[in-house]
Amino acid sequence: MSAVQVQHLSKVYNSVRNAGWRRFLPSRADPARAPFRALDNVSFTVEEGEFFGLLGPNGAGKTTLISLLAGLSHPTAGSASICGFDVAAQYKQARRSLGVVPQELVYDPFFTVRETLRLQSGYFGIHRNDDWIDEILHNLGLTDKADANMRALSGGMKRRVLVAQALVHRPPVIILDEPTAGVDVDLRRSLWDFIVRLNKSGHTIMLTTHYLEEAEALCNRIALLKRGQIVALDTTQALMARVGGRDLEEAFVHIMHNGLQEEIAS
Ligand SMILES: Nc1ncnc2c1ncn2[C@@H]1O[C@H](COP(=O)(O)OP(=O)(O)OP(=O)(O)O)[C@@H](O)[C@H]1O
Repeated sequence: MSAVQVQHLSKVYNSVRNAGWRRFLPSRADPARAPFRALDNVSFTVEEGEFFGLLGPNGAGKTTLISLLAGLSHPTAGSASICGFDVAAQYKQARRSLGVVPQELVYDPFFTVRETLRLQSGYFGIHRNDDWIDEILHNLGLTDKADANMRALSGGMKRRVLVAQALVHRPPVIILDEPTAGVDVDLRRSLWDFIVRLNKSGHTIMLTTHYLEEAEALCNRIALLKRGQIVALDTTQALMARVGGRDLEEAFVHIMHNGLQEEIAS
């Protein structure tokens, strides 16, 4: 069974800029009011145990896709499943199978790190989870922060807690939306060591990042998104070879500007 399956997924936003005084303008006078297609007929499959990269420039639709997979938003068309569970019709099972590390630093300032992780465990109906919480804290270098208040942590530390939160219910599939944005070299290394270990122990990982050297080192397969469409999907090595690039960054720039001549592999 596939870890993630996305079939003909589209998402059209009715522009948020419709709000306020703009709503009184006729739509032809204000192009910002036109509906916006953030994802356009996207299909792909991630197999169990893969380390899969979802890359693309700002605004390509990566976070939109992740929100749909996490059931935080609804598709305009198409469907998606996690470990065979439809993200809409079988939301609970799909959500239980998935851990998401969000891009934005969202946290409750009133709780300590341990309380935050206990609370998150409770959302999944898991009680007495402290052994696993301790293991996660240890692996993320957070043991000595367990009783610190969330608001007293640095940005990088808060990001570690977001990673810990995504793991409390031991999900088989983990999605990381730019997890290393704004974190120091030490955390990067320890975070990737931990994620690679999780992957080797059977977890499926889906990663978005703008650090292409990280994606090149970690991902076995990569999908490139541009303006809501998949413009390339292949193994990391094949993507680089197909454009004769020395590294993924060169391949990325080439594909984004010139496209691929051949058909997209699936
Ligand atoms: N709620 C919303 N309402 C209207 N438009 C939105 C909404 N959320 C995202 N968009 C638009 O959809 C497009 C895709 O956004 P998304 O956040 O998915 O991109 P991204 O690939 O994650 O970008 P980044 O790399 O900057 O995080 C952007 O043009 C964005 O402005």
